[in-house]
Amino acid sequence: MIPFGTRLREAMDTRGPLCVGIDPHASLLAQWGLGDDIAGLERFTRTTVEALADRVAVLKPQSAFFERFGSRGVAVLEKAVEEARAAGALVLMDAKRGDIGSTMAAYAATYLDPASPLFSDAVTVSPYLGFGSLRPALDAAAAAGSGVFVLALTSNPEGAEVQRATAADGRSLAQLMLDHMAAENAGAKPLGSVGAVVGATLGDAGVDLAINGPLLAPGIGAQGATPADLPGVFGAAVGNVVPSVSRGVLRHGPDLAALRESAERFADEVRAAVAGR
Ligand SMILES: O=c1ccn([C@@H]2O[C@H](COP(=O)(O)O)[C@@H](O)[C@H]2O)c(=O)[nH]1
Repeated sequence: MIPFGTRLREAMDTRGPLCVGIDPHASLLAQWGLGDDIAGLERFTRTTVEALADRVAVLKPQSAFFERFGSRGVAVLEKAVEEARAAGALVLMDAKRGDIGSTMAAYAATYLDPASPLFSDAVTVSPYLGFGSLRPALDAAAAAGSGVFVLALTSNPEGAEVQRATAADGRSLAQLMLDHMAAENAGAKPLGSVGAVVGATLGDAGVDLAINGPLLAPGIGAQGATPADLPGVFGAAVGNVVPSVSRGVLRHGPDLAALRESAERFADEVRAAVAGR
């Protein structure tokens, strides 16, 4: 089986690096003329997958917006994962799971076991119960050829009080986590399968981002960052960045062509920013 890092690099090279999030906010459902109900959720999700899964490298469903509808929402999510993957997009499940190792094993079984209905190409996890607590997910991902994206420096301003705090050896907690990721990815070519989440909103990230893995950069669009910010945040690592936009694209729906044009505009801006650095 081909490792996630290899599959992602190929997708970034052929489709461009953009990730579009599927975040069915109640306000977006209303803006699309849909009800804040299971039929609206289903229509919104199907439309987004139809518009984008055959062209963007990564689709990132935000699990919370599906879970809020209970089991029927999760069923919509399962179908979206299946259809997006069938159309050629890599699916990154944004679930941000984190727990003690024995419970982490159950999360790993949910998102990283090929037999699970929610099996995804990658999943987001939180390392702030200790990087070692992620071991079941890291091992399950490696076995399945999947990826894990670990929170390092999140795009929200509140994240800094935890992530910039100093660990016992003087490194920031974020740097400590990034160094663990680098160790997991050591020797992988062309790219490791353990990615970091680093917000595009941060200005200069101020950490060593040479983890030999992908760098998911949320915060573009509604949170105020733009593709032009990427070189300043990521410096020499910008070639490994997967810039992520949700509302910035989704607000153009439900028209398929408008969704596609918006994603294409962001992709063009990313290309220009990365080429011009
Ligand atoms: O640091 C992080 C980690 C994850 N996210 C998620 O990305 C999207 C952002 O949505 P926008 O509409 O583009 O603001 C959302 O699902 C977040 O939960 C993040 O924003 N920052």
